[in-house]
Amino acid sequence: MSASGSGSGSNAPSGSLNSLKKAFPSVDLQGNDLPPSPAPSSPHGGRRYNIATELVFTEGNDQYNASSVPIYQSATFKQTSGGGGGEYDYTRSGNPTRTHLERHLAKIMSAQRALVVSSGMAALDVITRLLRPGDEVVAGDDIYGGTNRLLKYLSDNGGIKVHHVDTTQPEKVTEVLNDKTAMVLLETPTNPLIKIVDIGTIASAAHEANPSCIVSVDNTMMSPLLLNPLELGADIVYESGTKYLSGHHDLMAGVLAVNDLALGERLYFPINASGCGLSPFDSWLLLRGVKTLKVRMDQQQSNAQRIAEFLEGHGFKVRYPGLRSHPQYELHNSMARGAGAVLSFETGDVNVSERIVESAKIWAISVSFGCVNSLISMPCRMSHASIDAKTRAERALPEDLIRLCVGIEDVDDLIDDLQRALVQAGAVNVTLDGFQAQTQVE
Ligand SMILES: Cc1ncc(COP(=O)(O)O)c(C=O)c1O
Ligand SMILES: N[C@@H](CCSC[C@H](N)C(=O)O)C(=O)O
Repeated sequence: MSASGSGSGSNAPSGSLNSLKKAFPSVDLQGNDLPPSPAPSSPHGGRRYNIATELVFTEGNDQYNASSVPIYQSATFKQTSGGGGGEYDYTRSGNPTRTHLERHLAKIMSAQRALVVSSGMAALDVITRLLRPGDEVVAGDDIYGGTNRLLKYLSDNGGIKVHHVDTTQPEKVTEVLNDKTAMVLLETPTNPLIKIVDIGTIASAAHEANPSCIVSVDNTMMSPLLLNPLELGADIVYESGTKYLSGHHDLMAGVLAVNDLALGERLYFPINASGCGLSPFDSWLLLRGVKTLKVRMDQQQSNAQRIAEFLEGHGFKVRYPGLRSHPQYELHNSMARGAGAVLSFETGDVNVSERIVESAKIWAISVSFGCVNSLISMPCRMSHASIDAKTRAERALPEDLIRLCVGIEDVDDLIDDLQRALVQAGAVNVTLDGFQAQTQVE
């Protein structure tokens, strides 16, 4: 990465310790020998350390050796000649802060190339630009509402046939695969029913049915810390950087990653052509956020496990892959390194669910997940409201479903607040021994 037209390094007084270190990088500022520094990163960064280290370890080469990567808040870059010649020319096409983030993410996602765009939906939009009229797409029947909306738009207006099937059963996917299947879109765990999808089995079947079929996995619910779909046979992994990667709900972002560099170029084209690349400031914010991914996720996950056990212990049917009762517990753990921090449960009564959501105090009534704050929501009325009621019913999405997105707060406070909300909403019978779910859901 270079800062064009900045007269790099020219302000360092000649003969200073800094210029000595620049001239002889193997000596420290006192002139002592240093151990050889690690080889420079490969284009995709190539992982050298454990993930907790890699998340915070970034290598920049700005002229002042800034510890925090500079925000190159510039639309244009001066060129070295009338014929161009600069590494960057225009931020829609490329920006040093964005490049730094992309290289960092490629390393963390074990990918040859990562690209960052303005939202998770923009990432999916970029992927769907690979499709042509007449193509067929296979997607799940439990997926994020926005994904469903974009696929419906393509099906209604773009000449694309979309098959929504139960992707937890690979044979249901195989039934609709054919030589027109240009793309399979998977989400695991699914949002909001937390179902698990066997990425490897489906990717093999899709590639067998059509070798040029592109298998894309939405990894938003897991993040690269917990799951690497590219290692399981996916061609593209994408996720909403708005969630775990940034972690503070202070930005919108989307990330795409591939191992096939030619495919990476095909994805870069619409980003440059349409201008949905992530802004320099949001790139910087995302780079800052991702450094704490492991500490946040560790705390969120351990809180989520306690909360899932608390609810299950009181008779609720809880959907969380950290619970042994999850029907796909084994499958999830064969693919992933953790259960994440999103869980959902039913109460049996939509009004009771509404009262619980409205009685909680620490749990903010909000869409989204992966943030340091805990959130509570009713998917059918919020994140999945764009799926019409008839389709929701056909896909057995329960109207009373409550989704909890667990943050990093003190878990006892979270449980106390939830318990109070359950009692206040009349969702539980309070007994001398504790309390029990009022409505048992099978
Ligand atoms: C699973 C999943 N994928 C993609 C998205 C889209 O991300 P964004 O909101 O950043 O566009 C979301 C949420 O919005 C989501 O829950
Ligand atoms: N009004 C928004 C809803 C965004 S939902 C965000 C997130 N993916 C979640 O699951 O909570 C929309 O219509 O997209």
